[in-house]
Amino acid sequence: MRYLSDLLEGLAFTELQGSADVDITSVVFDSRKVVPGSLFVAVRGTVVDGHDYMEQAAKDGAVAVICEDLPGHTVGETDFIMVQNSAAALGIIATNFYDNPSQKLKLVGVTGTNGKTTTATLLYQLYRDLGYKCGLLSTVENQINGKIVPSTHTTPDPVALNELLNEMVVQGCDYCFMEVSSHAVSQHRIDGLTFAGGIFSNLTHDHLDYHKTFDAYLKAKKGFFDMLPKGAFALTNADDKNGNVMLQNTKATKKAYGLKNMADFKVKILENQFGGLLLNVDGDEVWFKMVGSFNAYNLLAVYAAAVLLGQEKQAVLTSLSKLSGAEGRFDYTIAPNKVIGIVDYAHTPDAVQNVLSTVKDIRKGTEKVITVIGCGGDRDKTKRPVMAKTACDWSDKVILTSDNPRSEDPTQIIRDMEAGVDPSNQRKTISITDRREAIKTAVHLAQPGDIIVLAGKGHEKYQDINGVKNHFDDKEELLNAFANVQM
Ligand SMILES: CC(=O)N[C@H]1[C@@H](OP(=O)(O)OP(=O)(O)OC[C@H]2O[C@@H](n3ccc(=O)[nH]c3=O)[C@H](O)[C@@H]2O)O[C@H](CO)[C@@H](O)[C@@H]1O[C@H](C)C(=O)N[C@@H](C)C(=O)N[C@H](CCC(=O)O)C(=O)O
Ligand SMILES: Nc1ncnc2c1ncn2[C@@H]1O[C@H](COP(=O)(O)OP(=O)(O)OP(=O)(O)O)[C@@H](O)[C@H]1O
Ligand SMILES: N[C@H](CCC[C@H](N)C(=O)O)C(=O)O
Ligand SMILES: [Mg+2]
Repeated sequence: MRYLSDLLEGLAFTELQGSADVDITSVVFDSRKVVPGSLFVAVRGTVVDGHDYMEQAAKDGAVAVICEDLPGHTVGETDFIMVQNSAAALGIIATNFYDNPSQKLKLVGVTGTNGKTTTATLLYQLYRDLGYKCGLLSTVENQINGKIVPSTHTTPDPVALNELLNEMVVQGCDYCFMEVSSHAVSQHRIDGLTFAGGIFSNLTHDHLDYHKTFDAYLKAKKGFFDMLPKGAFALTNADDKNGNVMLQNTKATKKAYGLKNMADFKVKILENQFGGLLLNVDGDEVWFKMVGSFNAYNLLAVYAAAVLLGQEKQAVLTSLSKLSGAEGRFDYTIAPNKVIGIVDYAHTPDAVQNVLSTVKDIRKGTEKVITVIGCGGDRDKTKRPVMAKTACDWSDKVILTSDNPRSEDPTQIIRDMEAGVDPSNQRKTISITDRREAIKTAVHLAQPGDIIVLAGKGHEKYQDINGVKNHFDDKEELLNAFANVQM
């Protein structure tokens, strides 16, 4: 229970209709979750406007409502507080409700198109290995010092986020490593949080359905660095075209990592094999279990962040060398007939190119690369033809299939992908809507030594069709298909 006027601390409001002299039992932004004593925050969404539910919320027992437009008349005893931006207000109120948990531990955020989960998970695993209690907020799962809390978003909503951070504080965590998605920045999910550091991985094509232009997508990511406080670190990728822009207006201490350009933290790739990476990190040669040059960036970002947080270099490298990162990222299996299967979460054109170019770089001879790939429904349509083209350019055979069609017709999504396949590549593609059949076909076509890449679903355990999440696991399907291969 919290006092309303305490929850309004730090919040600039333009008008108060009521006394703010009331106890609040919960903060909600969905009228359907209002219970007597709730504070309801009316947020304008992409589908509906939360303001349409203010009166219903008041009738259901909300004792106060935060809104951008007052209802114009009183509704029972309910207080109404007018703010400029209720999504931003929700962030601040949620941090106040949980007594500012982000100030009681060191919170580090990772943003960028690809590599957030990998980097945040490696940091979490590293700090646990170094003996710290810590938390993780990620696409795959949230963790409170080893206790798994299922995740619904890459970055949770402000109430869930602060509740999780508070639980981490209660459990004695010293650190929390979290992913910061562009949706989260633009929807103000992270407003009110105090970060000890921010990491930028890269910026490539994704989410243009939501942000509309690449520039707006860039500005959303940059918004995270703009809000970092003085005293925090802002660590950027010196090799990314937009690496410097990200830090342009930050108050935090600017640092950079990279393989090619001038940077504070440098890495050189000495070996890149299916077994792992041999890297020269700031002068030290170390083997890592992670595969692919893109993981050299992730490992370097993790190393740099740990050093900036005050860890000793050798201890960090020793511990990092043992870690294998997040589930479903370049997950490698060999079948009894020596076909290689890789499950990976590549769901952007850049990630597809990275994973497939890595496979091409490290295969031994002329083994064929067979890629099974789909594109998500209700997501950026413009990436569909590009992902299909990239898959064709880097594979010997491509099976176009489904990946969470959501509310869309899966055959239409595949048609959108087919539009990107050059005439010269058409003979190497097949379209099979059913992902299970697509995986079986890939295994059937593969000869010993060939490499099958299942792209896009990684750790996911479902296929979302019309809002129903049917159980589906690429790794499980791959192992089943491998087990049925006739020797
Ligand atoms: C496009 C998007 O990001 N949508 C998020 C957004 O929903 P929305 O804007 O559509 O909400 P809405 O349905 O229009 O409703 C507006 C408001 O009215 C309220 N409402 C609605 C109905 C009602 O009866 N009463 C009521 O009060 C809603 O609770 C809401 O506050 O706000 C919701 C509450 O926080 C989120 O759950 C929802 O995430 C949806 C499920 C989603 O799929 N989001 C994805 C795209 C996403 O956020 N992904 C990123 C990762 C992307 C990446 O980098 O890979 C993530 O961080 O997970
Ligand atoms: N640093 C990187 N640069 C480019 N591609 C990467 C990088 N790290 C990982 N990838 C590729 O992107 C895929 C997704 O990686 P990861 O899950 O770490 O990214 P993410 O940013 O968390 O994605 P999401 O936006 O869905 O949360 C990986 O499976 C791999 O194919
Ligand atoms: N965070 C990403 C995940 C995409 C994963 C892919 N399997 C898909 O469903 O498109 C998104 O929500 O766009
Ligand atoms: Mg992620």
